[in-house]
Amino acid sequence: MKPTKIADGVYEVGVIDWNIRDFHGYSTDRGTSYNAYLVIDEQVALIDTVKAPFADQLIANISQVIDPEKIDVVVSNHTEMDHSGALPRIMQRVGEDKPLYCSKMGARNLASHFTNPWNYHPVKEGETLSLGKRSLTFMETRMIHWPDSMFTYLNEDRILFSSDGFGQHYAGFEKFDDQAGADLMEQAKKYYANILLLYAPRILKLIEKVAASGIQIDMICPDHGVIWRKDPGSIIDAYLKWSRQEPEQKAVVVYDTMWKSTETMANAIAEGISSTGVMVKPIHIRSSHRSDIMTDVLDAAAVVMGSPTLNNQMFPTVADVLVYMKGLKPVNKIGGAFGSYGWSGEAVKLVAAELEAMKFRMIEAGPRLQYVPEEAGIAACIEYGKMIGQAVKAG
Ligand SMILES: Cc1cc2nc3c(=O)[nH]c(=O)nc-3n(C[C@H](O)[C@H](O)[C@H](O)COP(=O)(O)O)c2cc1C
Repeated sequence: MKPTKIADGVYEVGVIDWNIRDFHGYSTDRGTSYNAYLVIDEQVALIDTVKAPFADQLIANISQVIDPEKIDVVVSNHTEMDHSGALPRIMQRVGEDKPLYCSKMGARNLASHFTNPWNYHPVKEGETLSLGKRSLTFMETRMIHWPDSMFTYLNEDRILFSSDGFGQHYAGFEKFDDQAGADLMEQAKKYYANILLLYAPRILKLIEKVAASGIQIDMICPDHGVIWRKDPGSIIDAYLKWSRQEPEQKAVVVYDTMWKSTETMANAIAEGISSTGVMVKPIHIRSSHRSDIMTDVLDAAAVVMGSPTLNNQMFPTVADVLVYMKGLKPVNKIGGAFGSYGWSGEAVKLVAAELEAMKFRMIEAGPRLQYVPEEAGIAACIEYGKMIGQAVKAG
């Protein structure tokens, strides 16, 4: 693919992975890209690489701009293999003795992934590397989202190479925010909800720290998806909003069902919520991917989970969503649980206990109906929905 010039002497040379649909369990319905950046000055720097199978494509892209052997410095902002997998091939081409800049944890983690004796140059927070007329400054961003994560800032051009921060799984020839389709922000939100939400407090601190430092950011270049050049402030503002976990007037009713009784209940609860004027989305777990469910959970004020009882347990797919959600640490949520059962009916209590463990504010004991819901049961579900809707409105 033709490299994209993003500023004088600065190129995006990464690759597009059009066909990936499962990215370590995240559903990448729009594919993704692995971005890598070339900064050409008296010294030439390559910032990040790509997933191993795309190494040859990366080398071919770099070669359209400069002979890879002319690269003086390689920077690894993040060890995860979608950005480091091509390092062995790259270092072979660039020269195994060339300095490999990374965080302290990066040097450790890269050594746990690759046995090559590379010339690691672990950087200190704020360390600057002169390339000639321009310079790179390294910012530690530990646990956003791995221990090794860092950002690299090109001072003179005010460009932030933000690794996985501000990224989106978005494949396209459109390389910039002003060229991308209408779903760009939704993809950025999905990325945040599934990869970064659990680090929300750190992200808030980082944004505050960068704002306080007075650093100006004209462009944000993440390692996935499009570059924010027109309005980098829009994605920073979105990160602030998502990190504060300010809920919208919105509820999700997430459920699974074997014979549709729990589904009938879910729809009645959703009807009750909707009647209060709160936006609501019933989500059948096996018709949605957990990463899409999490995207809806991110800004929902209420999460109501429904499960039938199966062999004295909650339904396994409900457990899957609960475990996934718990790991991502959503906060400021109202919780609810409901479900149909046959004889012992443990599921609702088990689901409620999981939501309580996540510190969701639970709204009374949710409806638990035996077998197929009758009129009175459906009415109880509508009432329960109204209670949830009112709680959402009350904040
Ligand atoms: C394989 C199987 C195992 C079940 N195990 C239990 C159980 O242990 N306890 C219980 O109360 N109900 C059990 N049930 C009954 C269901 O919970 C009941 O049929 C319920 O109405 C199903 O709700 P649904 O239509 O939303 O799937 C079981 C049903 C099936 C099919």
